[in-house]
Amino acid sequence: MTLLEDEKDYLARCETALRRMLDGARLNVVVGERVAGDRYSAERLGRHLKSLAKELAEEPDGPPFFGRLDFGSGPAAGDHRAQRYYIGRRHISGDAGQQPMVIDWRAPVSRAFYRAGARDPQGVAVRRRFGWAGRTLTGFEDERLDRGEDLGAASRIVTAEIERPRVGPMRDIVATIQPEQDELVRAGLEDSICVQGAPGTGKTAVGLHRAAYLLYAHRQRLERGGVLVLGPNHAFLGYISAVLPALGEVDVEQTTMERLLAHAPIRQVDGEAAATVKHDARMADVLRRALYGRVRRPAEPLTVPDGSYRWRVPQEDLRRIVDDTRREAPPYAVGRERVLSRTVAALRRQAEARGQTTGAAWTRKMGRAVTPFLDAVWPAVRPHEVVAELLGDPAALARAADGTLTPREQAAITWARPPRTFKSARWSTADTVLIDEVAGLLERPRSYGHVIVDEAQDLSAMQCRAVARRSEHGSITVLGDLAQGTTPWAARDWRERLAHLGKPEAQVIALTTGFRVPSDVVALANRLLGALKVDVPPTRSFRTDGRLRVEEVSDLPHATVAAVRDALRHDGSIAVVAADAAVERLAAALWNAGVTIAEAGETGGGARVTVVPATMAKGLEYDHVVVAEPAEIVGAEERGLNRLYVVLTRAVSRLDVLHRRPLPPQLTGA
Ligand SMILES: Nc1ncnc2c1ncn2[C@@H]1O[C@H](COP(=O)(O)OP(=O)(O)OP(=O)(O)O)[C@@H](O)[C@H]1O
Repeated sequence: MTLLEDEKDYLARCETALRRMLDGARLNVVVGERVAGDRYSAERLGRHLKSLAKELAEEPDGPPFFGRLDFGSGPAAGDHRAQRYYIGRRHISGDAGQQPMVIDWRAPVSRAFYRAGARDPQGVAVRRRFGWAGRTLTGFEDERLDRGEDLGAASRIVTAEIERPRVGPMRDIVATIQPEQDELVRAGLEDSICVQGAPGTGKTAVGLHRAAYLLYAHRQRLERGGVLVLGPNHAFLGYISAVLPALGEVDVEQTTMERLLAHAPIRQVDGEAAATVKHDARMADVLRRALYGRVRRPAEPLTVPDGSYRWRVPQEDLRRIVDDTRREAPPYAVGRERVLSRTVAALRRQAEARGQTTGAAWTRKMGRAVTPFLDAVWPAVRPHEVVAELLGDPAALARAADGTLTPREQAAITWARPPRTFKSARWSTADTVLIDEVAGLLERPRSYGHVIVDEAQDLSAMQCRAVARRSEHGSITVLGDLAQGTTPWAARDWRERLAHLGKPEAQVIALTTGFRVPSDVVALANRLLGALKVDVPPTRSFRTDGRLRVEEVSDLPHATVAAVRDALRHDGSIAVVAADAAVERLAAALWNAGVTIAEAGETGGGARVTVVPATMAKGLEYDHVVVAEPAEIVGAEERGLNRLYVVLTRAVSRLDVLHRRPLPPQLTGA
């Protein structure tokens, strides 16, 4: 047998073993349901086995392994001396008593597959990478690390994988994770990290693989808290949705900021002035003052009738109770409970001194009797109520905001026509962030074990605080690029943003090798960097392929149709990206020319062409991108140049830039 035949033989054995695992898991579900002693354990066992069977059944059609490690026989190999391991997306068991057929890429021994090199072979003699066409094994490539051979970027298999045309949703990168990416993927659960990376350096990929890695390495701890992935919009979530299931992780919560903070339906859009104030960190102080402005110092003693007695708590004692509780600074709702129980305790001491029995019924009765006092000094409130009062009543806002917001800023967020009650308020997206802040003052929200935030440069200080509340007892991975900031409050500096995220100590690490965008396209986009006023390290592209075409045209819709027709001759996905206002016109032109168009973020369905509004392009990538009228994209918003930078960096293989108006001078260097 040739070496390749040997490997094919091993592949066939892996496939048999995988089928056996799946059958076993299915059988266990049936048996497990019958054998468990009681209903509780039947349910627990059943759930566990079902999720195992589900995971295996959802196993995508990917090949069972992508790499092999042959350890040497020297001392550097440690416990792995002279061992051979196949590395794949998931573990495949061997026969009873035998070592696994395939080791999970996240297992400790797999680390050497990603990190070993000629300079530091880590005990590995040979690293083998396999090439696949679907599930068919087509070849392999060896690096004899023990003889100083290390292909690095020259690996044919790695290069082919990175340059492969893109179709459909994002795919995993387990077979080709680069050493500097692996370091981030495998950072400890306690470590909060911030990855600053230029477009296409693999930030999103790293974040998703990190989620999968942490769930593997710290399954028990994370099962309690859970892992949350926050992305910028719905289309982006659709785009990344397949990665974690492909890695065997089906239980990670993936959502957007808007959905996480869906405290009310959004029925209003703020002007930029109002939104900017509402998203400012100073609003946290304003809201705190508005909430605690409701707490009053008791102004008189409390008298409570109890049968033939009347208990009396002196004003000073009541003040002490309220003052102590404020000093202890518990969440507001807990504070209210504390004032209640301390007041009832003061009554109890008097009752017991008179020989009364004070059981549960007595405590409830006293609780009811004390409620009017409690409502006066520490009233129950709903977060919506606090925010509505603040935005609807200039006097209330002034009380809470004087000295913090200028009169002009106060005016900017005051509702012109306040609703009759907070229930009929028309809330904006920024308002839900304020409501969340107040909700967080009332009660601490659930804290996740780990939170991954993508496109974090766009989060406002107040949104960062919402993330901080949800990761108070956990760690975070922050992914972003200061150069791609497009919101009015986008970060210009990571330190300040990390402080709002509650992790000021997080390490900021830069990724500087781009895997998406070909070098010519990177060079074009990089011309904008100087004008973006952020300090980010320059990037180099891993890719030497690709094509860039910049063309002045007289009829934009016509030229767009022609460019798309041309692009359709190649494989891969195609996007026309234009200023939001131009999208409909260009989509109509394509439609009239008989081109089938898919929804942005839609996967499957067969249509390869999407028309993407510039404001929705962030985080996405397409094999071929046609950018229509850069000047219009730049002119459409305050941070239009940053937007253009995002738009120009979506292309994997080919970029067409079509313009009728002159190109922005920052792009031509004129
Ligand atoms: N090690 C790798 N091997 C193969 N492909 C990779 C690797 N790293 C990144 N890629 C690919 O490069 C592309 C860009 O990655 P990703 O979207 O994660 O970058 P990003 O830094 O989040 O980009 P952006 O800032 O533009 O959103 C993706 O197609 C990803 O699969």
